Amino acid sequence: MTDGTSDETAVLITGTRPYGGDPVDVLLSDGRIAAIAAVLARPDGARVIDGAGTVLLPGLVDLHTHLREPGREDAETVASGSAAAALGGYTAVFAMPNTEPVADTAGVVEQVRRLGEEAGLVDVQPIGAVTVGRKGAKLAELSAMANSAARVRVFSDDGDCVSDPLLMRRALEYVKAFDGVIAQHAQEPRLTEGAQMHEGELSARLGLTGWPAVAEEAIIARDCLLADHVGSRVHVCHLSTAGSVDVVAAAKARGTRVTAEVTPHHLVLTDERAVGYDPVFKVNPPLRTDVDVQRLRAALADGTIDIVATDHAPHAVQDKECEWDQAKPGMLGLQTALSVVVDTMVRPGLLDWRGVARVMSENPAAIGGLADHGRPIAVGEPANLTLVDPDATWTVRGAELASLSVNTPFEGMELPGRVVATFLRGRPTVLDGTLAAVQAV
Ligand SMILES: NC(=O)N[C@@H](CC(=O)O)C(=O)O
Ligand SMILES: [Zn+2]
Ligand SMILES: [Zn+2]
Repeated sequence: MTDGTSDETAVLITGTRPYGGDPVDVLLSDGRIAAIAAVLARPDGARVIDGAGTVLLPGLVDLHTHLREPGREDAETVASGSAAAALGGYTAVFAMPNTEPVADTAGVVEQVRRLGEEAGLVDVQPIGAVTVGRKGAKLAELSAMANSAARVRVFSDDGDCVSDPLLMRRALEYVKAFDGVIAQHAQEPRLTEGAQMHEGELSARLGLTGWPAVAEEAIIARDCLLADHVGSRVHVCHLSTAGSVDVVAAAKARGTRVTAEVTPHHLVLTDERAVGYDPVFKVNPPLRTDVDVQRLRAALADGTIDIVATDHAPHAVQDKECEWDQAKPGMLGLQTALSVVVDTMVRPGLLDWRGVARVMSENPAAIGGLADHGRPIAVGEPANLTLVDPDATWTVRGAELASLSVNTPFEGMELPGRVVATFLRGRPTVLDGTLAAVQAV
């Protein structure tokens, strides 16, 4: 503040490196970035955070999160998932609609948005279902959700594929009016009946029904053609195979409006994890081969894959600690995503911090239409930011994560990169790597 009064909302971060560049001081005030300079004086009343050795990034944005509320508050709530997100460096998450009831009406998406505001840790942006009850038979009221207070722009039947090509075509046409996007869970249902893991040598050896790569690739190819035909936007959820990379690359080359995401777990884990029949490694789409993993990393580096999205999928203990074929698919992701990206992309030199900001903040915000996230680190911009210690390492313990569920596939693993602080509109949600007390606004 320039009038000499004390500014209790101000935060001065000293010596941090925006995008991993040269160290600067950054002043946050009134929800925005107020100043950036080599050295800044501390305004009266400002909190000072020693940022020496840290990298400053725009707050991360997750386009694919399962918060489980309403309906499965035993596995996760909007509040607990928001805490996990803030601790993971996120300032915004898109909540998938496969809740109970399904988020297929203005009422439910507004409820989810309101719960997010009450938790106050990240901006929770609801995703609306494409079809009524996610049953794949009849389009949901997309415009009612778009025009609601939740301003829905992303629609998905995630968990299930919109496999009917006519419904998919209509959905794509419908969302064009408000620049919406259909996020497709690409899984041809007939090719994956009873599927338990990646179809390959290993599934045959383990006696588990296979989920062939073509079941994903065929839907992506079809949806790219449909998006071309109607001139609309399609987004591919959790792309997992080398062949899918080829399909998306070819579509982008001819101008298709397609974007794609990869999850952290598909960047590092392979189908070999199924050997012990531990359902913590059961996920949709399944963990693939090392050839796929290497190809996904390269595609994320060269921009064929636009973003990293967590597909954070908490499940109650009884749904995971059971026989493999009875277990629900899905794994936690919000608190480990950045570290996995550091491990698989930054350390090997495939992506620099500028690139991390692009794939974990800027691109997801742009795809989902969030105006105040994924912004440049520049004076006047909203202060949605995360401060990362790139040199710290930590050991993942499911029981210590903020999620109500413990199904992390990274249990006991040492990972690089630690979120030190997260700021939502200038207010710290995380400080010293722990949740900051949330003040009622
Ligand atoms: N990824 C998963 O294995 N599970 C997700 C649904 C989904 O993303 O398809 C879930 O909701 O649990
Ligand atoms: Zn899915
Ligand atoms: Zn999902």
